[in-house]
Amino acid sequence: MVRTGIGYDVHPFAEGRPLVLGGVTIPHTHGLKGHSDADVLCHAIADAVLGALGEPDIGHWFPPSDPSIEGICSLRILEKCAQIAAEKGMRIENIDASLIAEAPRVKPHAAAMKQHISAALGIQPDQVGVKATTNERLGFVGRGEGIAAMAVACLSKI
Ligand SMILES: Nc1ccn([C@@H]2O[C@H](COP(=O)(O)O)[C@@H](O)[C@H]2O)c(=O)n1
Ligand SMILES: C[C@@]1(CO)OP(=O)(O)OP(=O)(O)OC[C@H]1O
Repeated sequence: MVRTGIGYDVHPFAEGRPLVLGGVTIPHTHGLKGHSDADVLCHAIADAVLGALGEPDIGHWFPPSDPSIEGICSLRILEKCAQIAAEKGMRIENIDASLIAEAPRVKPHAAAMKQHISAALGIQPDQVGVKATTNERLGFVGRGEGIAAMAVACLSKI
C-alpha cells in the first residue's frame, strides 16, 4: 500500500530573527516569524507526512498555543512525524519539496538541507528533494514579504 500527502506553509519575514530553512541557518537580512523556529520548509514536509498517514496536521501535534514549544527546532517536529509513521507501520519512501522565495538563494544550501531533513526523518538524503523558485516578483512572495513552501510525501506499508 502506497500513500501520498501534501503540505503547504507560509511565514512572513521579521527583523531580528535567524532564517532557518530545512534545519539550516542561512545568513540573511531577515528571518521568519513564528512561534517555532518558523522553518517553513520543515513545516510543509511535516504536513505532507502527516497527511499521507491520515493524521491531523502539525498544529494538532504542536499547538501554536503551547508555550513549551516556543522556538522549537522544526527538525524535532520531523522526528515526531517519523515516529508516528513507524508506529503505524509505514516507511517514508521519498519527500519532494519546493521553497518559493525571492531571496535568499536556496540552491547553495540545498544539500545541507537534505542532510538535516533526511536525518530527522530517518531516511537517506537521496530520498529528499529540495528545490527553489522565485515568484517572479509577483504577490507577497514576490514583494519579499515572506517565504512559502510546498511538499509531497510518499509512504508505503512496511
Ligand atoms: N530563492 C531561490 C530561488 C531560485 N533559486 C534557483 O534559481 C533558479 C531559477 O529560479 P527562477 O525563479 O528564476 O525560475 C531555480 O531553479 C533555483 O535553482 C534559488 O536557488 N533560490
Ligand atoms: C509548529 C508550529 C507551532 O506553533 O509552528 P509555527 O511557528 O506557529 O508555524 P505555523 O506553520 O504557522 O504552524 C505550525 C505550528 O504548529
